[in-house]
Amino acid sequence: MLLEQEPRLRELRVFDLHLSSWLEELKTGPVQVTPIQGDVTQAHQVAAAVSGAHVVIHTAGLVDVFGRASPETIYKVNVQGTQNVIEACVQTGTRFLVYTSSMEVVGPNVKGQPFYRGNEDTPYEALHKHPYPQSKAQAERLVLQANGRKVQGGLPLVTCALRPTGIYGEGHQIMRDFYLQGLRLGSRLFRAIPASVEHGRVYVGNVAWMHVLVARELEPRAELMGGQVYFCYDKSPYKSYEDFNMEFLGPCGLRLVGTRPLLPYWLLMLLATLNALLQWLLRPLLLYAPLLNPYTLAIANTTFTVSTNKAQRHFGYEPLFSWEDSRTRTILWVQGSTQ
Ligand SMILES: NC(=O)c1ccc[n+]([C@@H]2O[C@H](COP(=O)([O-])OP(=O)(O)OC[C@H]3O[C@@H](n4cnc5c(N)ncnc54)[C@H](O)[C@@H]3O)[C@@H](O)[C@H]2O)c1
Ligand SMILES: CC(C)[C@@H](O)CC[C@@H](C)[C@H]1CC[C@H]2[C@@H]3[C@H](O)C=C4C[C@@H](O)CC[C@]4(C)[C@H]3CC[C@]12C
Repeated sequence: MLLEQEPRLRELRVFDLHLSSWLEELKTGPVQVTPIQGDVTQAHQVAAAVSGAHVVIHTAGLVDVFGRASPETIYKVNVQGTQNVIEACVQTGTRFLVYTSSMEVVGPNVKGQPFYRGNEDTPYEALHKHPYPQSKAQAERLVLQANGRKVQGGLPLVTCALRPTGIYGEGHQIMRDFYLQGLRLGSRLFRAIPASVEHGRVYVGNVAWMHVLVARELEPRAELMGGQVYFCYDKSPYKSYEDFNMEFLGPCGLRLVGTRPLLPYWLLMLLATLNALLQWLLRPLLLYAPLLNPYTLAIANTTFTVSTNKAQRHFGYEPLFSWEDSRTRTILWVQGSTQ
């Protein structure tokens, strides 16, 4: 999207632990595209990649709520890695840093309190026990605290954090997993979450667009935007996690069985807890990491939606993709993802 939407772009460096093969296809245009294979936990690699950059968009992260990685690894990547990016900007003189934070920095919290169509200023007790939201909250704090630090050359660092809600769209592996699970169950999925639980979702293209806009506007609007957080939002409808997924899985031939959860919450929590116990017991032998665990069940069962226009007010954000377009693109991706 940077290549399509940023006319002043001269070089795009992509620093990642795992470089995707499609990056090679981006090299055909006038802008220099420089893939750099590296680890954000290695400060020297980050500094080398950042050196000379005008803006850094730091979106690398270990997104794990399924117990695949240890809490230490999650911390190392998400917190230490972010600290490395900040120090690299300071040491090499890069003045503008955009960080991909997350709704989970706010909630749902450990008390399962709903966050109903809240905004960046809504009071909410952001208490977390899980390593992932804890790491995102710590990383976001580091980024915002770094705003105003003097970088090499004596000018101030300007930072900003974006908080996407549940991202959907092309490349959403969880959506693909649900689709494959439904196919295995005779083109059916069974409702586990009440339809009344609203979950915020945002299309990946609009998340990317907000990042491009912030990267562009952070310099001219440094006074206003520096040290700020912005929820990523668009016109995606407020629905339960499962009903929202059915917007895409329905047209792909699946149906959601049940107008209310087929199993009571206590039984689902028992099954989730058994999954967590099994994961612990099997860990020395193999990785067992199902979607259902006590944390994911609690998150799925807690309303968390945003209603805000701060990004529009501060830097003129309007979604680049309509709901209809986002939906069509996601359906096409799901349909193509199993071929
Ligand atoms: N998926 C969501 O619903 C969602 C919602 C809100 C925020 N986010 C945030 O968006 C960002 C991108 O997440 P995603 O959902 O696209 O997940 P993803 O796993 O697709 O992307 C994460 C990227 O980070 C890279 N990475 C991981 N460890 C690294 C390391 N040690 N060094 C360098 N690169 C490393 C991965 O290779 C991958 O390309 C993350 O910071 C995540 O916390 C995601
Ligand atoms: C097994 C059922 C109970 C099923 O409905 C569980 C769904 C569960 C896997 C997802 C429900 C909510 C998702 C999270 C939410 O969209 C926001 C997130 C923040 C982001 O930073 C990372 C991803 C995630 C934690 C996302 C993960 C999957 C869910 C927990």
